[in-house]
Amino acid sequence: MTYAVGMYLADRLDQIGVEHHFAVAGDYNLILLDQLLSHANLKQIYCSNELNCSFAAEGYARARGVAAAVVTFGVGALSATNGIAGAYAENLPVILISGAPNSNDQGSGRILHHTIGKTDYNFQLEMMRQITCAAVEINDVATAPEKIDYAIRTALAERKPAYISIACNIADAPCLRPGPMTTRHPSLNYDRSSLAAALDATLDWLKGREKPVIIVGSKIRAAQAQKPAIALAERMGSPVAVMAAAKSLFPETHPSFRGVYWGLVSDPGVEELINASDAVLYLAPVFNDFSTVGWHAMPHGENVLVADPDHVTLCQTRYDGFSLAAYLEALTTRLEQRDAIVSPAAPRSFSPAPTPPDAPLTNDEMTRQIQELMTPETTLFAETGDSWFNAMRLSLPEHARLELEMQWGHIGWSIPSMFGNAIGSPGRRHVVMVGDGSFQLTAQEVSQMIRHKLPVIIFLINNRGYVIEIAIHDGPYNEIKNWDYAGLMDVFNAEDGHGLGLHVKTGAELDAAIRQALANKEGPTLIECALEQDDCTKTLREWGLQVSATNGRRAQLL
Ligand SMILES: C/C(NCc1cnc(C)nc1N)=C(/S)[C@H](O)COP(=O)(O)OP(=O)(O)O
Ligand SMILES: [Mg+2]
Repeated sequence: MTYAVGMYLADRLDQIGVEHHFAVAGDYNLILLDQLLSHANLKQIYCSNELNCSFAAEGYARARGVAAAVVTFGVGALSATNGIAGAYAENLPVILISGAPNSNDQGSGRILHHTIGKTDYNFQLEMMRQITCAAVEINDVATAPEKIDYAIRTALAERKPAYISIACNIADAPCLRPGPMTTRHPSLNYDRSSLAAALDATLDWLKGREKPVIIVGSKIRAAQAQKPAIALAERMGSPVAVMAAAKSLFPETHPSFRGVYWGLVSDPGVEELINASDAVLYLAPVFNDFSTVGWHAMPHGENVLVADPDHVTLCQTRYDGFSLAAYLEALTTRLEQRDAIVSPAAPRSFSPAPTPPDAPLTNDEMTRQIQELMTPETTLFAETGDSWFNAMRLSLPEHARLELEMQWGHIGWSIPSMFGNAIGSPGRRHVVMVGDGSFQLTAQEVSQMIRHKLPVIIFLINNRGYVIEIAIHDGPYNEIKNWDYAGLMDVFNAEDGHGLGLHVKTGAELDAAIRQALANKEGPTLIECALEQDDCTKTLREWGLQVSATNGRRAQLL
């Protein structure tokens, strides 16, 4: 087989550790898919649609650090844009690869299928430029290697998605071979004078401040600075809180850990701890309207230092040109060891007594039983909805992972993203909390979990509608058609599947269902938990009121 452009791409994916890529076939990408299939180290995983394909790749990137999705032109790629925009929002390097029209058609004035019916096919590239850090179109062999390398290296460096389209007649055209490529995060050639100034300013700022506290944000993972953050906390002896989207990105078993800081819906004692501090160090935060509870939990003033992935802001000065990891490591080295500041550990806010076994299932009882599933090997996905707030109530053992999509917040993300994550992290226990409304957007990917015999445990929370939206602003639009969610498993199984669907209405039924789920190693188990619509967390209600008020601000009349 001639060494072709498709093989060059395959070698690059192999070199950066993308063992599995996700795909949906289309006539523009079939030759390319053959090229990728011919690579001994690459495995091709098929999805039900391109939206789910892009989310599966996003979930794989959460497990492996980088991922790839292969789709067809127009109808495929545009469906994938939601998962790619989500990967951008969540700082995940996903390489979206689209088959494309024959290069001879470019500029031909011809109208092609899967386009919007204009003779200019650029609409796709223009759209992808808005949601990726690098977007390239390959219509010739000569520039193929440099474009592929540019897109991949930029995605790895910026921890953002990239886009590559390859004309269908170029994928198998002869091409030169690549040299080596590593996924090492190219450390910024940092600006030593800027870093030194940032360190001096920080040490000066810390002088005389008795109650420093560290708040870890969700970009700490993309910044690859989780270990330096732990080392700094230990050197400073200061208490540590995490922002909601960063839960599990700082070990909750660490003696410095105090809980989730989420404004008025923080863990008990945490908001008071932050408000009493005279030195708040935010590490890799994301401040948006949801994470600041309608801009109320928004840091400001001289007591706040914000260290972002590539710059530090302190006392009205911005220091940039170095990585967060470099800054934290250097700061830890320069600081004197401080004794651990003893502050009351946040009392575990959530430890309800078990409900009577035959009582109607409650949200608290369901969450209490899910807590018992949390082990160091557990990866829990919490979908947008009251699942966010239930997840915040859990105590996570060290190495347990909680995956959230709190910036993009696309309901339905959790099922396909979990599918990709489970493909990328075999050997872990995969658990999803997903609401009935979200599930209806991407349910098909449960059938791929069945196809690959993935023992994912799915808690399908059937509270009859969009409860988070009801908490923000109710109306008929929050009601949805009920499904027999557990019954879907028979549909998805067809003649050869081992998926298990269980309906539970009491604590005892849930307990039995979880035992069955743990025993089902041949496929996913969907446990449909029936809850009353008004049985949601108190924190969701409080948060919803604030978000509603923020959304409802009157227009500033000029
Ligand atoms: C409709 C919407 N958000 C708006 C929305 C609409 N469309 C997309 C793609 N993403 C979104 N976040 C949301 S959060 C629903 O309450 C989710 O309902 P469900 O999954 O059932 O969870 P809860 O009942 O716990 O809220
Ligand atoms: Mg619901």
